[in-house]
Amino acid sequence: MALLTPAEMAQADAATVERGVSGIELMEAAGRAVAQAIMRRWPRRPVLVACGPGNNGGDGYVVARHLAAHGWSVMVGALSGARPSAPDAAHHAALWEGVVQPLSVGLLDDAELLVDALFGGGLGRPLAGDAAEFIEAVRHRRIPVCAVDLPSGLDGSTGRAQGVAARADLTVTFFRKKPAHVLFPGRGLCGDIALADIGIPSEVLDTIAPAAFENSPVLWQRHFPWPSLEGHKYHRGHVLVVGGQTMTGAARLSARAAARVGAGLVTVAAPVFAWPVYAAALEGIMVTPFTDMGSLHDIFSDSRKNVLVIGPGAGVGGQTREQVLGALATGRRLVLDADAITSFAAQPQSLLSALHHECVLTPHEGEFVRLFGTDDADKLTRAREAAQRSGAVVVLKGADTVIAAPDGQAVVNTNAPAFLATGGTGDVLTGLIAGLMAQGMSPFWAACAATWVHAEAATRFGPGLVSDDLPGLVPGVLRALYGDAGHDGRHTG
Ligand SMILES: NC(=O)C1=CN([C@@H]2O[C@H](COP(=O)(O)OP(=O)(O)OC[C@H]3O[C@@H](n4cnc5c(N)ncnc54)[C@H](OP(=O)(O)O)[C@@H]3O)[C@@H](O)[C@H]2O)[C@H](O)CC1
Ligand SMILES: [K+]
Repeated sequence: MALLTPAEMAQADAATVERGVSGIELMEAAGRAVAQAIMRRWPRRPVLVACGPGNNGGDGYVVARHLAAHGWSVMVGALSGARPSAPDAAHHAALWEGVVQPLSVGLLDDAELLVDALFGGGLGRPLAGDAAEFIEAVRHRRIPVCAVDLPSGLDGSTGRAQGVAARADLTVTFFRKKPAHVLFPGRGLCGDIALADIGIPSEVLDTIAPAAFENSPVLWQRHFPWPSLEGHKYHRGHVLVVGGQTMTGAARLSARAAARVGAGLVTVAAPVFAWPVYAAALEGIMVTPFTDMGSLHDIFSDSRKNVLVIGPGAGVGGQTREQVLGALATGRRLVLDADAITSFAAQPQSLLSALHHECVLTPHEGEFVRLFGTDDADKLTRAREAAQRSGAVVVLKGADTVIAAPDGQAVVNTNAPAFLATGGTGDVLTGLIAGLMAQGMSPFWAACAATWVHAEAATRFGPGLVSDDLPGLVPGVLRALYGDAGHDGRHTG
């Protein structure tokens, strides 16, 4: 599903109003959806609705009215005692027949649930004064919080808190999620996220043309390279993983992952004296020894090896740089990870100028900074800028991995479990990406699909996961995708 910035959300809102659905109706639908989500989650209890000066506050008055109509004991506290001035919010504030008190920390004493309707998409600066004091007080209490649209203090576009921000148990947002609902720390502050349809037609997206999406098989299922009966192994490509001299496990994990995700052939190019180690460990995966850059070039020169992988266990230094630049010179599809990225920390431009659009970089935060430097922009912006600057697909890994393409398209992955934070899982991801690219998937969609499959496999395993487990878990995930795509004759409706 698309991710909309607050500004794009306002466009969606305006486009809907143009189609004849009034802002007042949208606000009614939004507030009603929040009230319904609250009644589904919590038994009836005294609730305080904290209303801000704008339309977020307007939603709050609707929530208050619906909860009261269902017999809830509702208090409304208005920030600085101000009634909203915007027409839609003012309309709904007038429909609230109950008392409106000036918002104060003391009102929390009689509440067992807080509805945070202070600020949402219109947050323009860090919370200050009464608002900051109130949110600080809420954070120090154990009162459950339901946030309207966004926890107050959270910047909807970046997922970062401007100063203090509320922490919610449940956040109800409307029409489409915002980047703050999928990027940390915002995602962590939202608690559970409920997405409500408030009557905005999806056609409005045609004119907004969003460029950021939450990762899901829906995005790339149609591009997935399922094998065809008349095809044969050469149709499914050939991944070449350049092995390291000492850390031989990394390249083996990548190679196994590439094979498991369906690459027709996989070869590890092994430094000659480490060759026995690789050869002894790999059966279905070929191992070709090389003695120097010349003999590695010979291996690269076989164009049937349509995707090259450098980085896993490669070691940091001049030899890795030489291998990377040699691989780039072939113009072949390339996945660069870990040491292949770090090796260019002292001369990033020599890598950036050699990259092409058939390359994928898979840095974690540290490797990213070594190559692209650091700035205080949010993760989505940084990944996009890096992709644009390098001309390659950039997979900026983390619990909220961002996959960005040079043209600005970006996907945020949200199914990664905490179990993935263990050594070697990056090597597996590199192999999955290469394996899908070898079968013809574009670098961008291959990176999106691989990231999702990688996380789904880890989720299926759960606690105790080690990276060695991952390649063997891939077939189970593929089977489910295959079924969902209706390939196994099961009608998915
Ligand atoms: N767009 C939609 O489809 C819908 C949106 N809904 C709800 O509307 C809010 C967005 O409402 P908006 O009025 O744009 O903004 P907020 O209510 O979040 O903020 C209100 C005003 O507060 C001022 N402001 C901003 N930051 C601060 C701050 N740190 N301290 C004090 N005041 C602040 C700002 O005005 P200024 O002129 O002072 O800058 C804001 O305008 C959205 O989140 C939804 O909940 C609809 O109900 C549903 C459809
Ligand atoms: K809010």
